[in-house]
Amino acid sequence: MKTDLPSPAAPLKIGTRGSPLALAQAHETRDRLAAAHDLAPEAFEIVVIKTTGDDRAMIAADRPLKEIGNKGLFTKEIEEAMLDGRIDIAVHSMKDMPVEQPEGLVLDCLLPREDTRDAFICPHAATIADLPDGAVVGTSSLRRRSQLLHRRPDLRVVEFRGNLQTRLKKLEDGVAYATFLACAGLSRLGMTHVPQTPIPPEDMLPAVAQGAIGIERRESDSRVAGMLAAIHDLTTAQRLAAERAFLAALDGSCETPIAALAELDGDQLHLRGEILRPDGSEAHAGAVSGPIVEGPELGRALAADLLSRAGPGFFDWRG
Ligand SMILES: NCc1[nH]cc(CCC(=O)O)c1CC(=O)O
Repeated sequence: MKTDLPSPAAPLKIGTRGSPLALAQAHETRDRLAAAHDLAPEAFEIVVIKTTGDDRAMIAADRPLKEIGNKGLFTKEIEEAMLDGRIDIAVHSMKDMPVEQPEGLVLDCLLPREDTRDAFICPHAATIADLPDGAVVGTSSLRRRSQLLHRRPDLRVVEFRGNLQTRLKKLEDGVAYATFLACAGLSRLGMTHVPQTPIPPEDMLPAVAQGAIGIERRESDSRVAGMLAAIHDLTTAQRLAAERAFLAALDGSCETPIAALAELDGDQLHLRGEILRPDGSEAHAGAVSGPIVEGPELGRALAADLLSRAGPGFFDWRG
C-alpha cells in the first residue's frame, strides 16, 4: 500500500455545505477519487460546514441575496476551514464561485460537466411562451429574472429562495405559477419525477459554469494536487476558462445578469454570451469562435464586444 494515500485511519477530509445538492456533489467527488485511486469510501470523511449563506436565522427569506452581499457568502467558512487544515478539499458548484480564490487556495480540478441547461418547472404550462398574461414566476436568480422579463415583460417575478426541495414545495403551495432550476441539480439529486422541460440555450443562455463541479485545495498541498489530477476533466476546464474569462471581464461577482456557454467542436471553441439590465429592458448577446487554447482571449473579446454595443451607462444601475 502506498503510504501517501489517505486511509480510514487518516482520511482525506472533504468539506461541503449541508444542502442535499452539495452533499450529492461531495459524494460524487469521493466516489470518483476512491475509484481513481482504488480506495475504500472509509478513506474519506465528508465534513459539513455551515456557511453564512446557510444561516436562515440571519437572512430574511424574502430578501434577495444580492442585497445581503453575496460575495463569499457560501464559501468563506469553507475556505477558512481549508486554510486551517480542518478539511483538505472543498467541493463547489462552479457557477456559485467568484472568479478569483483567496491567497493560498486554488480551484484547478473540475469534474465532467453535467447538462448545462435550465429547466422550466411548471405544473400548468409546458413552455415560457405558454405562461398566461401576468403570471407569477419565482426565482432568486438575477440572470433568469432578467432573461424572462426581457422576453415577457408582462410576467411578475417574485423572490424564490431556499434549496431545491423548498422551492418545489413553494410551487406546490401555489406561491408561484412556475420556476426554473438547473437541469444539473435535478439530475444529481435523481429528481427525474419532477415534471421539467429543459430550455434550449437559444431561449435561455445558462449561467457561467452551470453544471460544473469544482474542487478547491490548498496551493501548497502537492499530495492532494496529485490525487485530484486523476479525476480532472480537461474539456470542462477548457469551456470554463472561456466562460470565466468572459465573466471576469464584466463583473467577478454574481450581482449582474450575465450568461455564457462555451462548446467545443474539434479544436475549436464556440462561446455565446449575454448581458442584461436587471429589469430586462435591454439585452446584448453575441458569439465568438476560435482555437480552444485561446478560450480566455475569446471570453475577453466577447465581453469587450458586448460592452461596446451596450454603450456607456449600461451598468449604471450597479452603483
Ligand atoms: N445558485 C444555486 C445553484 N448552484 C448550482 C446549482 C445547480 C447545479 C449546477 O448548476 O451546477 C444551483 C441551483 C439551481 O440553479 O437550480
